[in-house]
Order: sequence, then structure tokens, then C-alpha cells
Amino acid sequence: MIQLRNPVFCAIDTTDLNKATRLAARIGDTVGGIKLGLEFFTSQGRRGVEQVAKASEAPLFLDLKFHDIPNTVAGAIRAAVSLKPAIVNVHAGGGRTMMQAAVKAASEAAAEFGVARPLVLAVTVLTSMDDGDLSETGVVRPVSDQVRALAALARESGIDGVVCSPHEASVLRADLGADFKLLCPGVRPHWAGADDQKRIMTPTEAVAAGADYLVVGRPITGAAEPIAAAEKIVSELPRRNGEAS
Ligand SMILES: O=C(O)c1cc(=O)[nH]c(=O)n1[C@@H]1O[C@H](COP(=O)(O)O)[C@@H](O)[C@H]1O
Repeated sequence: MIQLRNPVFCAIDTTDLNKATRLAARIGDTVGGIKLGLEFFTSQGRRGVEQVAKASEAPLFLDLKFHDIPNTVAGAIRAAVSLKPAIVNVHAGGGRTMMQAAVKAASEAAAEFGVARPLVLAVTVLTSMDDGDLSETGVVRPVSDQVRALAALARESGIDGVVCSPHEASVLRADLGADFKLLCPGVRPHWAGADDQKRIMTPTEAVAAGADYLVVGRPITGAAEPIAAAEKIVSELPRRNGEAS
């Protein structure tokens, strides 16, 4: 269970350590959490993550989307847990055994390092993909069906929730119940462009559809005034039980 001031995670996608640290320090009081992903981690590594985490009290989503054989993913999850993230993720397409290994490794590493176990989420179908993109990979059913199947497999594997687009949130909520976490990128305020995202909704629509957490990157980080952009997004959301003001 993670306590957030609001459901918005700001995706800080950059190679620039100073930029990431400065933004994290300033925006941590506005958004619910901060997300660091492949671009930042590949350029700045563990020390970069530690520096950004030190700059902000906000919970960290370490988005490294592991997708490998079970033993390798378990080792990577172990290493990730030592950075004390609130959330980590794997690709559901890695399958049942891989997801089970990820959850087991997260629990064992958390106990060993004396830290809280992060939520382990599984990415279903990337929010940048539509039915045409998916069919090119050999999966010919609609995205929504594939997301439902992968989410059901993730839950059976002991995963805490999934990364999906807001388009699938209401169906997954009905399928998988209130406790299964739904984290949605592909979130765009009406005043922002879609960029490379294809399955998008506004923040308010995504929460109404059942998203627990929202990931918003470029509409905040690419704005002339990132803090003001984040405040605008957050101020439009309905307040939920347990969220701080
Ligand atoms: O796992 C993720 O966070 C993720 C999954 C997904 O399906 N789509 C997706 O956009 N993301 C991440 O969410 C962020 C979205 O950023 P923006 O498109 O700039 O808002 C990026 O950091 C992506 O890596």
C-alpha cells in the first residue's frame, strides 16, 4: 500500500541528471510520485536514481519494464528493490513463471534489505500501440482483448496490478476487482498533444474509468512552466479518500 498525495506520477524522461534532480525537487510537492525510466536509468544508472530520490520525498516508480527469463528478471528486481522504489514493473508478455519470479524476488529482497516491498506491476500492451501495431507483432486479436488476457494472467501470477491505457481501465476493474492496481500512462490533458501515445484519455476521464495511478510526462516536463502544468492537472482531479491536500 503506498500513500500518495494524489494519483499523478510525473515521468521524468531525460538523460540529464541535473535537470531530473531539479525537477524532482520542485515537483515532488505537487505530484503524487515521480517516475524514472529507461532513458534516465540507462544514462545515469543507480547513482542517478539515488540522487533524484534524495532530492524529493515523493514515492518513486522505477519503470525498467523487465522482460527476460525468470532468473534474470528475479536478479534485476532484487537490484531494483535495493533502490527503495514504491513501484517496479515487468512485461506481462514474459509469462507466468517470469511474473511469479519477479514477485517472489521483490518479497525476498524487501525482507533482506529491510525495506517495504514495492508494488510489482505488469505492462500489458504499450499505450503507444493500436490494433494495427499489435497485429504486426503476430497478435491478431484487438488490443482490448490482449490487455484483458495479460491482466488476468498477471493477477493469477501474483502481480499487484497492471500498466494499461485508460481505455481498458473500466473493463479491467470489473474483471479483476477493486484491489488490483491499474496504472495508466497515455494520459493527456485536453490542452496537450498526444505525441506518440495512441490510446489516450484526459486525467479526469482516466480516474473516472478506474485508474489508481496516472503517469504524465511530456505535458508536464515539456511545458514552459512544469510546476504550473502539474498543478493544473492535479487541480482538475477529484480528491479521493486518504489523499493529502
Ligand atoms: O510503463 C510505463 O510507464 C509505460 C507503459 C506504457 O504502456 N506506456 C507508457 O507511456 N509508459 C511510460 O509512461 C511515460 C509516458 O510519458 P508521456 O507520454 O510523456 O506522458 C513514459 O515514460 C513511458 O515510458
